Amino acid sequence: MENLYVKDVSVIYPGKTAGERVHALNNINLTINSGDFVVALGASGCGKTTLLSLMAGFIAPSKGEIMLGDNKVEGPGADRGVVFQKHALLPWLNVMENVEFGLKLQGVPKAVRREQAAKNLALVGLKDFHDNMIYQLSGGMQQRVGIARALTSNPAMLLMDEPMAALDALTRETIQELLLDIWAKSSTMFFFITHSVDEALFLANRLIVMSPRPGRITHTYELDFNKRFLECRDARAVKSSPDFIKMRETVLNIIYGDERAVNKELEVSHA
Ligand SMILES: Nc1ncnc2c1ncn2[C@@H]1O[C@H](COP(=O)(O)OP(=O)(O)OP(=O)(O)O)[C@@H](O)[C@H]1O
Repeated sequence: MENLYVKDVSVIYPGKTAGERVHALNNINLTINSGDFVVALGASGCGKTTLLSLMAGFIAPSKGEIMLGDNKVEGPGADRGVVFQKHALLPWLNVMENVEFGLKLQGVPKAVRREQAAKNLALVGLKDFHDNMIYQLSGGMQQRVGIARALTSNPAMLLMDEPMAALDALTRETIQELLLDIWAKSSTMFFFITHSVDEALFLANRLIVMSPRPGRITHTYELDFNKRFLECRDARAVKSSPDFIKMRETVLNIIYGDERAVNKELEVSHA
């Protein structure tokens, strides 16, 4: 399996006024190894979505490069599956048709793509829902379809931008556990964005904390709460352990500090 390398990457967007430039990312270096579950956290505007969009190939860096193994990322590809907050499912297709859609576009024969899609629908707990239309499913089930669809082209990497933000707390926890089960069974690289510190600590084996203006990685933590959950299957126990709570305080202090700094800057610029 290949690693993903973000090498000296900067992204500069044009600002709102002529000549203004937004340094969304500044000199980012990050290696994601096969089997990593990397989670990005950080105050609003620190460049998380920009970083994911680069890996997905939706945008190009202003400087630096992204490599997947020996290949430069120059656009979207089936080797990177993306799951969005709004799952972007196709409402006129049923569950099976949504999940096999990417393989169909690649010209994969029907029997092969159906088998692959059915395997992933079983993995996300939807083996009895192949024929349902999307509107017949709850939000959590729709997000499971989104995950099955992203997995179906057997990507080297799964990119997720706040995939649980619209879900209720209980569904969110169930899908967190599902993602760890999928992660444990595969060597797929995960890159996951969230605003929830608890979710980040629970899922990541590597947590990157980013700061805005310019967007950069300021802290990296190696964590094992996800492995602890996979061993004991008791998420509550993991999330209430003293070192989880201590880590949450550490990370919250960093993010709140950044948010206060940004708000202060905004107050000054509007004064
Ligand atoms: N297409 C664009 N054009 C101009 N500026 C942009 C564009 N996309 C993002 N930005 C700016 O770049 C910076 C980083 O944005 P980005 O969406 O990557 O941050 P984020 O950490 O994902 O934010 P959030 O947590 O609020 O989703 C922000 O200042 C944002 O306003």
